[in-house]
Amino acid sequence: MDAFKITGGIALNGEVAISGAKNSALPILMATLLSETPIVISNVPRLKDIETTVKLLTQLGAIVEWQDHNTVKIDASNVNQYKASYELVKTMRASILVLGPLLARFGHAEVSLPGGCAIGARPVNLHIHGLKLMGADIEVENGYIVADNNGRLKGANIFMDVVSVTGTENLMMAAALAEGTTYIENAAREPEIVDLANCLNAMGAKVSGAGSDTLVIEGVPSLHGGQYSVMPDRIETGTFLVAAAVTRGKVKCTNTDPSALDAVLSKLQEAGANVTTGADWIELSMDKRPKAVNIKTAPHPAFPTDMQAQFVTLNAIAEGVATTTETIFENRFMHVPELQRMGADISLEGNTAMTKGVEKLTGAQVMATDLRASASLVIAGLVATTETQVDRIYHIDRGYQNIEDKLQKLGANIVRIKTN
Ligand SMILES: CC(=O)N[C@H]1[C@@H](OP(=O)(O)OP(=O)(O)OC[C@H]2O[C@@H](n3ccc(=O)[nH]c3=O)[C@H](O)[C@@H]2O)O[C@H](CO)[C@@H](O)[C@@H]1O
Ligand SMILES: C=C(OP(=O)(O)O)C(=O)O
Repeated sequence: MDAFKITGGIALNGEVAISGAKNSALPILMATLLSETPIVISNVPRLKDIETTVKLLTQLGAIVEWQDHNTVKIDASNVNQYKASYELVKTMRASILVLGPLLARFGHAEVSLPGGCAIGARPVNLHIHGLKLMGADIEVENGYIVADNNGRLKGANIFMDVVSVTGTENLMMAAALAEGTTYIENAAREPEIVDLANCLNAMGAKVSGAGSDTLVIEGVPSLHGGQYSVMPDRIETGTFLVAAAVTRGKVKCTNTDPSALDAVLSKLQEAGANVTTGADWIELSMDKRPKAVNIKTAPHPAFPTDMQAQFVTLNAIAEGVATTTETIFENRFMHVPELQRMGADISLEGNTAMTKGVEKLTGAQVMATDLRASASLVIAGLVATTETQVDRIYHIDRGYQNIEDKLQKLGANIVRIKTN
C-alpha cells in the first residue's frame, strides 16, 4: 500500500495549476451514456475515480479513448450492458450516477446499492423516489437497484426532501430524455450541477434553472455528442489555499474559478490570509499564525463539507478557539483522532469539533480514512515540526491528481513510499 512521508515546516511558495473538478467530471462522464454519438470531454482530472468511471463505462459497452492526458472521447452508441457491479460501486459511490442515464436511454438499469461508508450512511432513496415519480418500476433485489421502464420516462414534479448533489444530477440526466417537462424543487445548487446542466445543454438537452433551487428540464427524444470542458476543481483549489495558509506561504492557484469559492475564500480572509483573485486565479499569502474561524457546513452556497476537514487542521494550529459544525454527513470527523495524535487539542461533541489552537503539531504515523480526511492529514504533515507518515493514501488518490508532485513544486518535502 502507498503512504506519504512528509517533513513539515516549509512555507509553500509558487504556482499550482488546478485540475478539472472530480465532482463535475464524474457526472459528466456518466452523462455521455445519454448520447447516441461520440462526445469529447476535456479538462478531465486523471485520478482513481476517473479510472473507475472509465472501467465502468467500458464494461457497459462504451468505447473510451484518451486523446491526450486530460481529454477523453466517449462513444456510447453501442452500449449493451446495463449493470454497475458491486465490485466497482463499492470503490466509488458516484457509480450510482449511471442509474438515471441507463434507465432513460435503454429502459433498464441494475446498480449495486452503495453501502455505508466512512463519512455517513449516505442513502440513495431520493434518487429512487424521483425516478419512480417519472414512471420507473424499481425494486431492490440481492443488493442491487433494479430499474425498468417501458418506453420513455415521463416528466414529473419532484420535490427533494433533502438537498442532494448526486440525487439532483441523476434525476436531471434522466429527465433530459423523458417525455414532457420535469421540475426538480429543492435542487442542489452546487457549481458542479451548473456544469452538468451546461454539458447536457451542449448535448441538445433543455435544462434551465441550474444554480437555483428549481430545475426545469424539458425532455427531448435524443441527445448528441460534441465537446465540453470540465470546470476547475474548487475543492482541490481550497485544499492548496489552506496548505498555503497554515504553512504561512504564498501560493497562486491558476486555472481555477474564484466565483465557485466564495464561502471558503471569506473564511481564509477571516483567518488573516491576504487573498487576491483574477478571472481564473487566486493568490493567497499569509505571514502570521492563522486566527481560528468558526465553520458550519451546509449545501452550496454555504461552506462546503468537502472543505471541513482541511479547516479543522487550520483551526488546530490557529490562534484561539473555534467550532466546526458538520451538518451534511453524520460521521465526517474521522480525521480528528488522527490530528489529536499529532498534538491537536480537539474535542468532539455530536456534530461539532471544538478546537483550541496549538502553536505546533508534531509528526506521527496517521491513517487516512476518507478522501478529505486524508487531505487534512497531509496539510497537518506539512505544518508539523517532525516527520509524518500518512497511511492508506488510496483515499486521496481517488480525488487529487498528482497531489505530491504539485506540493513538491511548491517546495514541500513529501514523498510517496510503499509500505508492506
Ligand atoms: C461525487 C460527488 O459529487 N460527491 C459529492 C456529493 O456527494 P453526494 O451526492 O453523495 O451527497 P448528497 O448531496 O447526496 O448528500 C447530502 C445529504 O443528503 C443525504 N441523502 C442523499 C441522497 C439521498 O437519496 N438521501 C439522503 O438522505 C445524505 O445522506 C447526506 O446527508 O455531495 C456531497 C455534499 O456536498 C459531497 O460531500 C460529495 O463530495
Ligand atoms: C465525499 C467525496 O466524494 P464521494 O462523494 O465520491 O465519496 C468528496 O469528494 O469529498
